[in-house]
Order: sequence, then structure tokens, then C-alpha cells
Amino acid sequence: MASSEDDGAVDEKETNNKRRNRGAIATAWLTFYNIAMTAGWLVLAITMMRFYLQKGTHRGLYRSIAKTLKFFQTAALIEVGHCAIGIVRTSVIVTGVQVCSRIFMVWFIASSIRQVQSEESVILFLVVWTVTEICRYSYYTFNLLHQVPYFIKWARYNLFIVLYPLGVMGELLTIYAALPIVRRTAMYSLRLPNKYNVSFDYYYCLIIAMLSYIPLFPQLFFHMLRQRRKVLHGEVIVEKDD
Ligand SMILES: CCCCCCCCCCCCC[C@@H](O)CC(=O)SCCNC(=O)CCNC(=O)[C@H](O)C(C)(C)COP(=O)(O)OP(=O)(O)OC[C@H]1O[C@@H](n2cnc3c(N)ncnc32)[C@H](O)[C@@H]1OP(=O)(O)O
Repeated sequence: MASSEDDGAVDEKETNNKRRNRGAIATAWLTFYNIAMTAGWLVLAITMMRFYLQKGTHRGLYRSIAKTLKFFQTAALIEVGHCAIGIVRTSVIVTGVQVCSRIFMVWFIASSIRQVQSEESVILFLVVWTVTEICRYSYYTFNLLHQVPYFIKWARYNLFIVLYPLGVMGELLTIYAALPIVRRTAMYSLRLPNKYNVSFDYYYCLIIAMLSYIPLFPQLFFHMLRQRRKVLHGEVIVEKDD
């Protein structure tokens, strides 16, 4: 039977092999990608702070950052590609759900429904996403350089305990605020009769999206708790492949 020391050695070898297998080009690309994303979210943080300090209100703030937000949040789709081609050791499903739900919030709620843009809940999820992403992408960058300052590691694997529920609250309250507007305007909906003979009601689609947080959010949260135990406490966690 293999001893735990042997297991540890095998584990370390596997990690080194995976790092070596990633190759210099992939590492260079990931470093560039993470630096660009950290910079993008820093720009968003600075723009939001400047807007609030100058205007003294959150009204109009969303419009001032909409383009930058759409660009950098949509660019996160590349991460699903990273997982799919195996250059980062993360689940395609976990990353896909996280990224797609954010893209949905940005494109199909906050940017499409002007009336919700001045809701406090929008500012809540924007601030939470911004803090999270600055910590996450800077952690990945330093990790690739094998020099992670402890406070960044600490922030990456502790802040989410508070920020994740707050972000979810901001997102759900925003979708909730959108419901009456969507119902009134019948936006993105297709009513019968029509030449395709298909009906689609965006209002019910939003209700289903809200309900889907119930099974999906705990899975994302517990995934992060497992990552936290692995990174901060060195626990070896055997994850099922996708
Ligand atoms: C389409 C209709 C949708 C309808 C709605 C559906 C609702 C679904 C509910 C979803 C709720 C989401 C709510 C959410 O939006 C709210 C918020 O985000 S609030 C803010 C707080 N959020 C967080 O803190 C997010 C935390 N979660 C995550 O970070 C994600 O789980 C994930 C992005 C997937 C990251 O997890 P991951 O498994 O990657 O863990 P690690 O970060 O520890 O990374 C593991 C290893 O991979 C390496 N890695 C990963 N990415 C990179 C990269 N870009 N560059 C380099 N390396 C990378 C990382 O370093 C680790 O490597 P190693 O093990 O060698 O250290």
C-alpha cells in the first residue's frame, strides 16, 4: 500500500507535470490575459469611484461604465475555452455557469432594461463583482509567476464567503425589479399567433432564471469552499472530471 508521503510525492509530480505540459505559449497567454483582465476591472473600479465622488449619486453610473463592463465581462468567456482545452485545471461546467450567468445579467438585464440601471441592487453586484475580479485575476497572475503575496491569496479564498451571497442578492433583486417592466413591455417575447407558430415569454424565462439560483448557487459556493480548503489548508481534494 502507498504511504501518504508517497501520495504527496505523486501529487507534487502530477502538478509539476501539468505545469510543464501547459507550455510556455499557454503560460504567456494566460499571464497576458490575467493582467489585461485585472487592468480592466481596475479601470471599472476607478471609473465607478470617480463617478460617485464627482456626482454624489449612483444614478447614471451604470451608463458610464456599460461599454467597459460589457467588454470585460464578455471576455471572461475565454476562460471557458481555457478549461475546455485544458490549459487551466478548472471545471468547464462551474466556469461556464459562473460566466454565462454574469453575461446574462449584463446583456439581457442591466444593459437591456434602462429602468433598472438606477437600482441600488445594480451597484451592489457591480461593486461585488469588481472587488472579486480584481482579487481573482491578480491572484492568477501572481500564481503563474509563482509569487503570490499572502494578502491576495487570503482575499481570493476568503472574501467570496461574504461577496458571493451579496452578489447573488444584488443580481436577484435586479432581476426582480426587471419583472414588472418586462411584463409591461413584453420585451424579447414572442406571442401567438405568429408565422413561426412559437411562443416565448421572457417574463417566465426570468422567473426560471431566478429559481435556477436555488440549485446552482450552492454548488458554486461549495466548490469555492473546497478550493479554499485545498489552497489555504493544503487539503487534497479528489474532484470528479466533467
Ligand atoms: C444563461 C442563463 C443563466 C441563468 C442564471 C443561472 C443562475 C446561476 C446561478 C449562478 C450564481 C452566480 C452568482 C455570481 O455571479 C455572483 C458573484 O460572482 S458575486 C462575487 C463573488 N464571486 C466569486 O467569488 C466567484 C468565485 N467563483 C469562482 O471564482 C468560480 O467558481 C470560478 C471562476 C469557476 C473559479 O473557480 P476555479 O475552479 O477556477 O478555482 P480557482 O480559482 O481556485 O482555480 C483553480 C486552478 O485553475 C487555475 N486557473 C483558473 N483560472 C485561471 C486563469 N485565468 N489563469 C491562470 N490560472 C487559472 C488556478 O490558478 C488554479 O490552479 P492551481 O490549482 O494550479 O493553483
